[in-house]
Amino acid sequence: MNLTLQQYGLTTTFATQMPTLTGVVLARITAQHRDLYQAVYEAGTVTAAVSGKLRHQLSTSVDFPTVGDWVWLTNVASDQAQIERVLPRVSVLARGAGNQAQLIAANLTTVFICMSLNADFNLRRAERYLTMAWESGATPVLVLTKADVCQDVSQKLAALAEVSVGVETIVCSAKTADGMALIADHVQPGQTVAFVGSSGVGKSTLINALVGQPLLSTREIRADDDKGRHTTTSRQLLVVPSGGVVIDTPGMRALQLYTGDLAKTFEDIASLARGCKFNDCRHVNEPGCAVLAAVAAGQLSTERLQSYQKLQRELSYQGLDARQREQAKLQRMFGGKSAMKAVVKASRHRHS
Ligand SMILES: Nc1nc2c(ncn2[C@@H]2O[C@H](COP(=O)(O)OP(=O)(O)OP(=O)(O)O)[C@@H](O)[C@H]2O)c(=O)[nH]1
Ligand SMILES: [Zn+2]
Repeated sequence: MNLTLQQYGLTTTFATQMPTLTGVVLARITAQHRDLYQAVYEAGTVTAAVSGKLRHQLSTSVDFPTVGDWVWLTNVASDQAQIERVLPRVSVLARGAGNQAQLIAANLTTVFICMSLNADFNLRRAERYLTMAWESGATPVLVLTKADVCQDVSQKLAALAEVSVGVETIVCSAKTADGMALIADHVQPGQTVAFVGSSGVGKSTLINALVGQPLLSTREIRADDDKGRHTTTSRQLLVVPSGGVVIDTPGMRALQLYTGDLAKTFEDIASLARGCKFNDCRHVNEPGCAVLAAVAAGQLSTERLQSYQKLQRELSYQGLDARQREQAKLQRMFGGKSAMKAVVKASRHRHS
């Protein structure tokens, strides 16, 4: 049975960019294995690779196709179709990988930030994922999984609410089916939802429940690898029978940010900072710092301020090129340019 492109989440934004040349078709990327992609078009599924011509035009890793992208394909009748164009994205989710961006998925309506209510629950992790998700252009939703094994749900919800103002939070359990209807509300025809979060929080289990069949193997039934367990290793776009599209992503160990919108995730700090005496206040030891005053008054937790400053350092570091990064590192180590110069000079003497 062939599914229509509508079932794969086609919206008018992309439907109006249907190619008119013969031999060129509109398709959506459903999976990626190194340089090879899997794509769906109106007549079926094909393996595809970026055409030589397109490769020359693409300058950075973020320009290359990723799961969820809408593309133009040629040669769909052959073993390997060619990706000739990647249509401009309405949203794109990316993480940092070394000093590069690694794309996770494109053209999402919603990002489900999955966090389990037991071992994985961590406010600092939530802030990190929220920062990545806000940056994508899609709407983040916090999905708290495994409610069946949590004794203090309301306590955790209250703590999370303080760091996620304006973000919808869903408490669910795949075991009891609690919250599944709220999840399904976000997976409607024309919508694309990516599931992100640490390994083992239950992303594949939720997706299987939505899709209505065990399309993705979850932990118990996966073949064992060396470490005695096996988890999702690649991203995959799947159609939900009742409408909508979901993208499963491999569990992330430590999420490194590439770019991010801290003002949104830390709106409380951003708004406090407007009351600081200095415009460029770092909220470290400056006089007249409204942020530090809020910490002292117990209105803002030290942990949250530290988390903000940590992410800020990480992001400003990512925005630099390799040479600048080296300099920034030295500057941090030696506390400023003059100190650094003295060190460099001293080391030159030593080597001469
Ligand atoms: N108690 C409980 N266990 C759950 C629930 N959902 C998932 N699990 C269990 O959690 C384990 C991991 O679930 P997965 O769905 O494979 O987790 P995942 O997030 O897809 O993991 P990766 O593929 O590694 O990213 C499995 O043993 C599931 O049975 C739940 O709601 N309650
Ligand atoms: Zn300040």
